[in-house]
Amino acid sequence: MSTANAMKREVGKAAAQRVKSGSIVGLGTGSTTAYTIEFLGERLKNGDLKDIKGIPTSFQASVLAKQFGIPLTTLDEVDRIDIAIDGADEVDPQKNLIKGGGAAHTREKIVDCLAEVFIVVVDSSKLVDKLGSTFLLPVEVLPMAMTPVMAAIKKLGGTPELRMGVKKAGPVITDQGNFVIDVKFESIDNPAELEKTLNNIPGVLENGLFVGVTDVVLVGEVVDGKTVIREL
Ligand SMILES: O=C[C@H](O)[C@H](O)[C@H](O)COP(=O)(O)O
Repeated sequence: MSTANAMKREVGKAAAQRVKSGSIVGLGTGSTTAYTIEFLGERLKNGDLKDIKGIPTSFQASVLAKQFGIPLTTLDEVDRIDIAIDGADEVDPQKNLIKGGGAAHTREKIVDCLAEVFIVVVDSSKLVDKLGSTFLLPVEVLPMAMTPVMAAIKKLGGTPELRMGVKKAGPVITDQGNFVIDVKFESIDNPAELEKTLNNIPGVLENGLFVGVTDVVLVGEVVDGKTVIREL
């Protein structure tokens, strides 16, 4: 296993350890939370954890949950989410995030914002001083509004590009049937304001800025050749 994967695995597992029996659990999307879902399944199987229900943030999370034996529910069936565990593409010192590298940020924001406790799991490469410095900002958009939304983003100083599929001709299609525009901003000085401004453009469903939502960040990193977990 690569060092990056080892960090993801350990941090994903550490977050899974924090889930208590009887909890409603938001299940994040991506390669790090895939390990969380796997370890939740293991804990259920060995009897260390009982009676949890998962709320998936994507088709991927839902498939993994079924594979690892985690019963699922929906937001129509529950009146709370006790804990959500999700990955991120960037984390700043205020625990604000950029998410959406897997085009799942719209559902993730719904689930993560509802959780009583929201835990972010990342490897140390995701830590940045300023959001937008290493990762483009994903914006989910209704396909028919793509052109005016791109024009509006340019007016805000961003450089938008339509996310294209890999092993698929044409654009990436989200779980909701929409497009993703990835935006380069020279500098994101006020993430809270930019999050609102982008969501105010007609045709935008949601953007990948998560501001003031995170409770805990667990970071997997390698120190003296060993993978360790630290909490921000
Ligand atoms: O849309 C995807 C999500 O926001 C992911 O949680 C994020 O991209 C991090 O994924 P990974 O753990 O694979 O780096």
